Amino acid sequence: MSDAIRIQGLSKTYAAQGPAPAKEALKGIDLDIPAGSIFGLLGPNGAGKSTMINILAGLVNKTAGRVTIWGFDQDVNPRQSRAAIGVMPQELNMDPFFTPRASLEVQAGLYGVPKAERWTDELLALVGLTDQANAYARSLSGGMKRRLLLAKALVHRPHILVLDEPTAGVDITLREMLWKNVRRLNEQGMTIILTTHYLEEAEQMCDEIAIINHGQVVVRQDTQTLLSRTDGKTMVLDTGGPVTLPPLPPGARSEIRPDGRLAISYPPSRLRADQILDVLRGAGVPILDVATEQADLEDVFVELTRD
Ligand SMILES: Nc1ncnc2c1ncn2[C@@H]1O[C@H](COP(=O)(O)OP(=O)(O)OP(=O)(O)O)[C@@H](O)[C@H]1O
Repeated sequence: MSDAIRIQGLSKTYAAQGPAPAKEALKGIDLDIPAGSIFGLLGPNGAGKSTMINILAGLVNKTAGRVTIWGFDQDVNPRQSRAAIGVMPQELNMDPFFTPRASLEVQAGLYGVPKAERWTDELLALVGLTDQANAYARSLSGGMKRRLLLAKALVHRPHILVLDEPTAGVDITLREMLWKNVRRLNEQGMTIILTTHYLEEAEQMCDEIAIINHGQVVVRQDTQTLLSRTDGKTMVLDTGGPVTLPPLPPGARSEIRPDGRLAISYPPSRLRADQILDVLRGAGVPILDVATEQADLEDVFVELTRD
């Protein structure tokens, strides 16, 4: 198995509703997600990420295209393809009267997991809810509810785990705990697909990233290659106070940071740091300290999704 998911020519148009016109949310997406990877699906609001995840999860019907999950064509083998994937949704939708243990048992029942194959206690321990196993869901904190959603996504031991904005509005302790769990599951062979607004998180966690915009894949690359795409570096200088700048070499741009430091951005493929420093020194600009900043995923993202 090389691809956990294959998506070919996937389109989705939501029908017009009253005064709202029809909306083409996905416009012929082709995307392969390798088995065993942690794959980031990024895009601005409204790009079509949730639509795509909901189609993978079997919650939204596609308009056209082919989706193969763990080797099973969604249209030919809907049951097997659904069994291969677990989704941790964005919204905290849960029955307030179920305890975490009951929720997991009900979910396992929905997936037809036989009693002998259930791993409810292990799951509760995995997400740190052993002590709350028999508490009503309505008494759980927001963070505990999220952890329960993760456990629910795992009841049927899926090969692929989809996390839709798992850390939105989540505190740092829970975020770290979630990532520790996700990494461990990945090390055990689970393919992870993740959408997040925290680009730093995607940069740290994901082996490969696809960025979608307006229902199309604008780039799909391994994270390191993606990061090296942006030909941008920034030199940040402490000049000890306001200075008059000489004309900089072509390609370099200057800006004063709120802390008073001088930031000069430049394309390292065309300009070397010492060329800029020479110009500054030649004009008598004092340089008390220098730091350099590499472009990060945020820069790449902004560049690729700029309209
Ligand atoms: N049920 C629906 N009916 C009509 N239009 C919809 C529906 N769901 C989503 N859309 C539209 O489809 C487009 C893609 O939405 P989608 O929720 O997939 O984007 P997204 O990338 O997940 O955004 P976000 O990060 O804000 O969740 C948007 O323009 C949205 O308004």
